[in-house]
Amino acid sequence: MDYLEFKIKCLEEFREILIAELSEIGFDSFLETEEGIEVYAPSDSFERAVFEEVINTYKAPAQITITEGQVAKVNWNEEWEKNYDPIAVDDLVYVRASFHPAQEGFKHEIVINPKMSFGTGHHATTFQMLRLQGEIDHQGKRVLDVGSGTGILAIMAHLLGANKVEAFDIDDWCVENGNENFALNNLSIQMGLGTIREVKPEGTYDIVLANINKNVLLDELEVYASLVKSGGNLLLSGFYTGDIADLMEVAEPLGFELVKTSEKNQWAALVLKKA
Ligand SMILES: C[S@@+](CC[C@H](N)C(=O)[O-])C[C@H]1O[C@@H](n2cnc3c(N)ncnc32)[C@H](O)[C@@H]1O
Repeated sequence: MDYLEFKIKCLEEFREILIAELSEIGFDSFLETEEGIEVYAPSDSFERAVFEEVINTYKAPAQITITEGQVAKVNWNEEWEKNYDPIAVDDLVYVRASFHPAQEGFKHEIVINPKMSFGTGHHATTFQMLRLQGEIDHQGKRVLDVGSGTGILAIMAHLLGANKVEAFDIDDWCVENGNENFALNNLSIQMGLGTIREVKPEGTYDIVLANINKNVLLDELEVYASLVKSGGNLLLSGFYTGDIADLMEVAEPLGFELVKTSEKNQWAALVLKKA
């Protein structure tokens, strides 16, 4: 498959926002470089007008300049290996790839070979979700991970002692990659494919994790509400701090109370409790 390649020079504080916006419009690989980001989209499904709309929104504040190219076939594995460093979330967990050496001094270790899936721990949303998970008792709990990506949060739940973990994603590449990561971390489950309405999880859960984006969360909150046990927790991320009020406006009438707010690089993560 041919890919369009965009080398985007921009201010550092706009990199995460641009990656998040571009991942919503069909870009499926992202590299952070010294000067900005390199992003890739399959040529056959690329929509230039939509891309330009996103870029124009950030062009002036992020001081964007772009070089466009076309690449025949990228060796994505080589690319992410060059650009992926381990990351530590406090002393809670050390997230590394299988080609990195193990590190002592952490309560847990997660091995993630992310390839093109989202969820290495580097993004502020994933980082905060991991940290918040560490503050919640998972022992013997039933946990659902919605939009699992690499499977990183499901693996964290397993390491924190969850009794049963279920995970799914709408992207079949994530499902393939997530299942590889589950095996690498001795979690013997299979990631499901689809949205929550398609997968139709049965019963109720002590903890539901959903790091997706504002629109999906607003749309799916009522389904999460039907799946979280009374007294159970819903952990949300994938939106900016300015969006918290909009999410709580929908979540509160569904029986959720805001227990904790976390913020990092303008990205928010919330712990909600079901009445
Ligand atoms: C921001 S990433 C989070 C990945 C991982 N859970 C983490 O915390 O790093 C969001 C993931 O949700 C998936 N996704 C987007 N919309 C979805 C939906 N409606 N249902 C399930 N997964 C969805 C994407 O494919 C992507 O893998």
